[in-house]
Amino acid sequence: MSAAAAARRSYPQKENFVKIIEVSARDGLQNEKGVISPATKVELIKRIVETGIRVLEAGAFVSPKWVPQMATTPEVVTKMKVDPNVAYSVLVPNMRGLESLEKLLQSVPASSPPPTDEIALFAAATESFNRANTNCSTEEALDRVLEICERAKPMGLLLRGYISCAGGCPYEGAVDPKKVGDIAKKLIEAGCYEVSIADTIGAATPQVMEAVLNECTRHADANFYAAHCHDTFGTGLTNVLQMVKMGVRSVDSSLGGLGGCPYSPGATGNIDTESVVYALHREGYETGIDLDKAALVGDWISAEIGKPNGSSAGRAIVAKLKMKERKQEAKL
Ligand SMILES: CC(C)(COP(=O)([O-])OP(=O)([O-])OC[C@H]1O[C@@H](n2cnc3c(N)ncnc32)[C@H](O)[C@@H]1OP(=O)([O-])[O-])[C@@H](O)C(=O)NCCC(=O)NCCSC(=O)C[C@@](C)(O)CC(=O)[O-]
Repeated sequence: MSAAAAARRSYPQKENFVKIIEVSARDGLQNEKGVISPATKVELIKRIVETGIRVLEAGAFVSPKWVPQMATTPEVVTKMKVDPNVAYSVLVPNMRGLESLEKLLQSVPASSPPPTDEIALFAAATESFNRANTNCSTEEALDRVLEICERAKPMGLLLRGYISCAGGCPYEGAVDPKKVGDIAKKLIEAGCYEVSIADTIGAATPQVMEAVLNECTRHADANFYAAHCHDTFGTGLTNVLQMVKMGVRSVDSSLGGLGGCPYSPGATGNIDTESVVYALHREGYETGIDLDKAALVGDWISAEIGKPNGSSAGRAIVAKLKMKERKQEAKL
C-alpha cells in the first residue's frame, strides 16, 4: 500500500489507535426496503466524514435484482464530495461489478480525485450461506474473489476481504474456526491488505471469536484483521472488545446500528459505531472520532429512513446534548 493510501486509511501508527470502518452507507442501508434517495446517501457520507471517520464503505456494485437499495451506488459515488484524506470503499461481488466500477473510474476526469481506490470482496465460511448470498459454492465464491483480485490489482485498487458467517451460520449453525482460517489464508494469498472477520448473524460470543481469531492468526498477525460484529444477541460489543484485546486494530461498525442480514430472520444490524467508539475511548484507545458528532449523525440517518435510533449509546448522547442545548437556551 502506498504511503498516501495508508494515510487515507488512518493506519494505526500507535499501539492504542483503532481504525473504525464505517459501513452504514453500504451494509447499514443495503437491506432497507424503502426508497433512500442518492442525495440522502451523499449527505450521510458527508456527515460521516465530518465526524473524523477516515475509512468508510460508500456502496456496492452488486446486482440490483438481488440488492435493489445499492442500485444507486454509481450515482452516489459520482456525486459525493471526495476528501483526499478519506478512503471510500465499494463492495464488488463479481466481475460484472468490477467492470461497472472500472467504467465509472475511467469516466472520472484526470483532474478529479477518483471516488474510490479500494474494493471489498467476500466469501462465507459455509456452503449454504454462499449459495444464499451469491448463488454459488464456497469454492466458486473463492474463485470469483481470485478472479476479481487479479483484474483489480493492475487497476491500482486495494483489496479488502470479508469472511461471512465466521461466528455462526443461519443454516448450518456453529462454524468450525478452521474453515474460517482456511478462507483467511486464501484471501491473504489473493492479495487482500486486510481481512474482516464477520459474525454476520451476531450469534458469536467472545469465546467463539477468540477461537476464530486464533485460527486466523496462524496466517497473519491479529492487527491484519478487522472485527465485523452484529448485535443480534447483545454480544456484538463484547466480541469487538475481545478481538481488540487480542490485537485487532480495525473495527467495522454502523452509525445508529443500521443493518441486518436478509438471510437470517431476526438478525439485527451491525454493532453501532457510537457504542464501539464510546467503549474504546473509555478503555484508553484512540479512534480520531468525535463521538458527539457521530451520535448526531446516527440519530439523523435513523430519522431520515424512518427507523428508531438503534444505538443506545447514541440515544444517551443525543439526549445529553439536547439537555445541554435546552439549558443554554434557558440562560439566554
Ligand atoms: C453475485 C450475484 C450477482 C450472482 O447472482 P446470479 O443470479 O447467480 O448471477 P447472474 O450472473 O446470473 O446475474 C443475474 C442478473 O444480475 C445481473 N448482475 C449480476 N451481477 C451484477 C452486478 N455486479 N451488477 C449489476 N448487475 C449484475 C446480471 O446481469 C443478471 O441480470 P439479467 O440478465 O437477469 O437482467 C448475486 O448473487 C448478487 O449480487 N448477490 C449480492 C449479494 C450481496 O450483495 N449481499 C450483500 C453483501 S455481502 C454482506 O453484506 C456481508 C458482509 C460483507 O457485510 C459481511 C458480513 O456481515 O458477513
